[in-house]
Amino acid sequence: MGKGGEAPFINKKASEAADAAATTKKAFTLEEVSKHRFPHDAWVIDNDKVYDVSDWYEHPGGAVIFTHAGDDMTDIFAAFHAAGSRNMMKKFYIGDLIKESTNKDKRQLDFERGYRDLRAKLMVLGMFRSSKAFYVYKYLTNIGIWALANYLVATSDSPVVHLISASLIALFMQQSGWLAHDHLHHQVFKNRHYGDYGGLLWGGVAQGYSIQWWKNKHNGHHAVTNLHSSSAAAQDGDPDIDTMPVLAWSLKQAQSYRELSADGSDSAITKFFIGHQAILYAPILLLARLSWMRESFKVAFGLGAATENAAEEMKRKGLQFPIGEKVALLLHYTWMIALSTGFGRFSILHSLAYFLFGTCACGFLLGVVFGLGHNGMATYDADARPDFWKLQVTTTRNIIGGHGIPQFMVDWLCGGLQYQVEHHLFPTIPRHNLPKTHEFVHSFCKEWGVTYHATDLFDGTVEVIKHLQNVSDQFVVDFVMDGPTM
Ligand code: HEM
Repeated sequence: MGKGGEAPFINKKASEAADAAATTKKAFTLEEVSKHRFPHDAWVIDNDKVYDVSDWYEHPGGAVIFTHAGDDMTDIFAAFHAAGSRNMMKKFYIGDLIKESTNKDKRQLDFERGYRDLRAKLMVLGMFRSSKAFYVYKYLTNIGIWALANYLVATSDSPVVHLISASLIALFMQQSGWLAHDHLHHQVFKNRHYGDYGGLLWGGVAQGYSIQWWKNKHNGHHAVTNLHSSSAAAQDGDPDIDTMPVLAWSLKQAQSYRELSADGSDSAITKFFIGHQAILYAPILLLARLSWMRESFKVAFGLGAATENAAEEMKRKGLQFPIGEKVALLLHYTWMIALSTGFGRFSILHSLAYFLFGTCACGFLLGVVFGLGHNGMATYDADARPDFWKLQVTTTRNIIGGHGIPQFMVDWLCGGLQYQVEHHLFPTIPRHNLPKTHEFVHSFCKEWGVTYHATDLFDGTVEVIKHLQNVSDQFVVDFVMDGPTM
């Protein structure tokens, strides 16, 4: 067993408990299963079988497993895992689900069978196989951008040329982000170790991100897209919309910090940020990469983790690549400092300006694409999430060419995430196969009456900002009405 492939070891307590339960096999209702929704008491359902994964922080995919505690994981399991992972499940098996207890009608059962059949069809059609030529082309063009940016700084003393170089660095890091994304979703290589090494190169060295930090956050986002946690203790919310107190994606979320104050009121910070979030959105995106760098550094050097669950996972099983993560970040910062200082020639102010321009522009370019993917689309309470297909399609927006921006530019800029819907349904399909996959997904949604949304970069951004304004307006009206009477 090895890193990134199979589990290094199984949690003894959970495994023993599961073994004991398996000898007295039982049948459970959905209601019974749903009571086991916490990391220390976590049951999951796969294809009508029930598994006890309580406390299994050693799961190779990490604490993301607990996003589905007390729930059906059939489709998210299929979305994330290599075929062999299923063999490991039997150790956790404790009984069967009483199918009737789910109260699903025939149409729902046919719908679920339909999208599972579609997945099998896409496999047969070879959609999950990557084109190595495509990735060689992406590697080479990205290295070309990197080389040009370095060359410009090394050979010119013109501030205008340095600005062009910093813009190229922003593009290089943004494109590296998409390459890391492809590798860490195991789109490029069947062998998951190679995917992880690709992630260390493009995510760690080129981008300055910790791949463990990224996996925790991003896989969690895929598992529970646009869901608000059901409670502070449950681990069933989307980390990507956990943006309070600076941005809120629903009125409920805007008000969620009230429980943190003794008198249930909104803090001045919350009032300021949420009250002005439509205007603050762009400046916040500019700063996003600084926050991601900080979180990555903390994870790679054992200085903290983003969530309680991630911290517990770190304590129990440590980093997947304890040396690789550190070496990758050290290489990134050594190169970034050398370049930003003009290889020793720039003044401190000039160096800072170069670094901040590249960093902020990269964060903005990544953040705009993330925002377009999901922000302003449906959000759900974790307790009331729909089935996997409807959750992914209704919370997600595709981007197409328009307003003078041609499709090929959208494709290049968004790195595959212009087909965000298809990517969320099938995260291991390589990006070059997503246009074909889109045809199948779109007609399946049409057949079953599932709303499918695609818009261009301009209209999509307007939608996101209007949504923020809408939440902001509701929030302001609400706190003015709830405020102290004079
Ligand atoms: C009994 C239940 C489960 C078992 C036995 C299991 C087992 C495994 C194994 C063996 C791997 C490593 C090989 C591979 O990548 O396919 C893995 C990885 C992974 N699992 Fe699970 N898993 C379970 C449930 C889940 C659930 C419910 C989720 C998500 C909600 C999940 C998310 C992931 C992810 C994202 C990875 C890939 C991590 C990476 O790329 O390093 N797993 N799991």
